[in-house]
Amino acid sequence: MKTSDSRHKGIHKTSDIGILGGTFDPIHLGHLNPAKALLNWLGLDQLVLMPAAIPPHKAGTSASAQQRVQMVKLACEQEKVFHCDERELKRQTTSYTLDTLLEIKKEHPHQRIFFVIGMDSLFSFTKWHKWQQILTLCHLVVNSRPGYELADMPTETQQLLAGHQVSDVSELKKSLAGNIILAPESRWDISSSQIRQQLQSNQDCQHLLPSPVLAYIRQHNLYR
Ligand SMILES: Nc1ncnc2c1ncn2[C@@H]1O[C@H](COP(=O)(O)OP(=O)(O)OP(=O)(O)O)[C@@H](O)[C@H]1O
Ligand SMILES: O=C(O)c1ccc[n+]([C@@H]2O[C@H](COP(=O)([O-])O)[C@@H](O)[C@H]2O)c1
Repeated sequence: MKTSDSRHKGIHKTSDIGILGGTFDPIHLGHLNPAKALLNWLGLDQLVLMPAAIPPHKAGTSASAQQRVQMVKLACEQEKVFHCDERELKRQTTSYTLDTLLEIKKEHPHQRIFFVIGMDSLFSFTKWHKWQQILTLCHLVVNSRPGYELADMPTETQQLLAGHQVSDVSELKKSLAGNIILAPESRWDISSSQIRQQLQSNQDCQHLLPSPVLAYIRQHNLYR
């Protein structure tokens, strides 16, 4: 049995593993709320937040990797079901998801991995580094996202879903990897870029991110 102390010190050794990777520049409620809603649905007792040190598909970041990690940690303090994993900061190379999953699989060979992404990420998934190999290591769980509708899905993504989509969580649990599931609608029209813009023009963002994260942003004069 896990004690309350041991629960949050790393990835649990027995249950399925849920991971939400992101640039988190900054982390916001559009990350946290849909991710939290997945826990029950997937039968997870923890969700790992994995900040990308060098995000593969972004030109750069505004806050440093350390600052983004600090904000993720503040969000985790508020919600004990979230755990921040800093492993991508320990690598000097681009934060490819494949490399991260290979590391985790080595540590937890028998555990199922759910890699959580938003619909925008699904639309570009076939451009990810060795995406076919990623699907040998995890299932993808896709959160809906305003602005990225199923009707607008690129042809390559349609083909990807045709080969990998399942409609029921029980189907995911039949294998360790290789499937894609669309999570129940949980629409949060929030993005980090919108928050950065609003902060730059001195607009109120309180309703978009956890208050300790906003306090950190103000204290460190970020996004001005
Ligand atoms: N509002 C949202 N609803 C659902 N998924 C989201 C939402 N915001 C981000 N995500 C997902 O979370 C992951 C990390 O996103 P990221 O940290 O790049 O945030 P972002 O808001 O998309 O950032 P930016 O606006 O700077 O591009 C991605 O898979 C993304 O699809
Ligand atoms: O591995 C890749 O090629 C790859 C390409 C784009 C995004 N990702 C991962 O997807 C997650 C969300 O990325 P982003 O850029 O939307 O913050 C994050 O964990 C990234 O490392 C990974």
